[in-house]
Amino acid sequence: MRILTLGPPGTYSEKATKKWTNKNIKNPEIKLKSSPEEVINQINPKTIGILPIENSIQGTVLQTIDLLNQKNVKIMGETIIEINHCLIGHNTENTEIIVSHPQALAQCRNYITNKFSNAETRTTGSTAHAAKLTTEFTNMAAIAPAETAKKYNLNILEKNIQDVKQNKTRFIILATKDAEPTGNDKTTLIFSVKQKPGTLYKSLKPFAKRQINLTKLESRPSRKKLGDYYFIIDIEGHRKKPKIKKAIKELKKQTEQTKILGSYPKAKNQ
Ligand SMILES: O=C(O)C(=O)Cc1ccccc1
Repeated sequence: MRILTLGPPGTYSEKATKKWTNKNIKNPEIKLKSSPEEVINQINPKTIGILPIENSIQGTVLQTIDLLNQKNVKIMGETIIEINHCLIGHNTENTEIIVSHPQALAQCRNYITNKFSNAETRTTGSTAHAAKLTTEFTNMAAIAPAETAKKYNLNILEKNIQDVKQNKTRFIILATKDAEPTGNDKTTLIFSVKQKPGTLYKSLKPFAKRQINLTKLESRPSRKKLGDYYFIIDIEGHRKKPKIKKAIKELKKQTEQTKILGSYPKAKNQ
């Protein structure tokens, strides 16, 4: 099985991919791509993709959510990893530019403001990409995983620099098909409703009245017109279970469009 995720070597995505494949795939062939679009566009029956979806400090990774709405892929799993950001580079005194993935910069905003008030920040496609770039400029430092410093021959200037020490990111496993029931599953759905009083309330009622737990609710602009949204929800349970099936059927009566993104086993370390 071929597994695609965000590269170059040393990203958090690569870490999450190794963690998930070790448990789930025999002989994985991991390929590192330069963007989430590239990952999602190359998914086929023999190729799966792994992308970050949600962070405990910054919330939803909007880029991934928007891609899920546009592309025809299913979620077949999830995995959660701890995120411990480090500042890596040449030396602290000369650091004038700090580079990283936008999520990493956002998770370390207070640290940057307090310790490097005069530094310029720039975004890169990934944390490892930032590390790679840093090798070329002595006045640059990157925010990246600790092990990535070694990989690119850089020094660890400071460890654990995220603004909230307990920092986790959830990644989703994308494929052409979702997963079979295990007894401890989740289902992700995307839907849009007409702008009328009570439509969101009525859409969620089928789950509430069956005691189906909602673990996530997110709204995103439809990109069609201002004030027009679609919603993404995660519920506990598998779409093949009668209770969930009935609730989704009722949801569909309230919505303009409903897409089941998939059912998959719940990650353990929530
Ligand atoms: O840039 C990376 O290393 C990624 O895999 C994306 C990311 C960035 C920050 C936290 C979690 C994932």
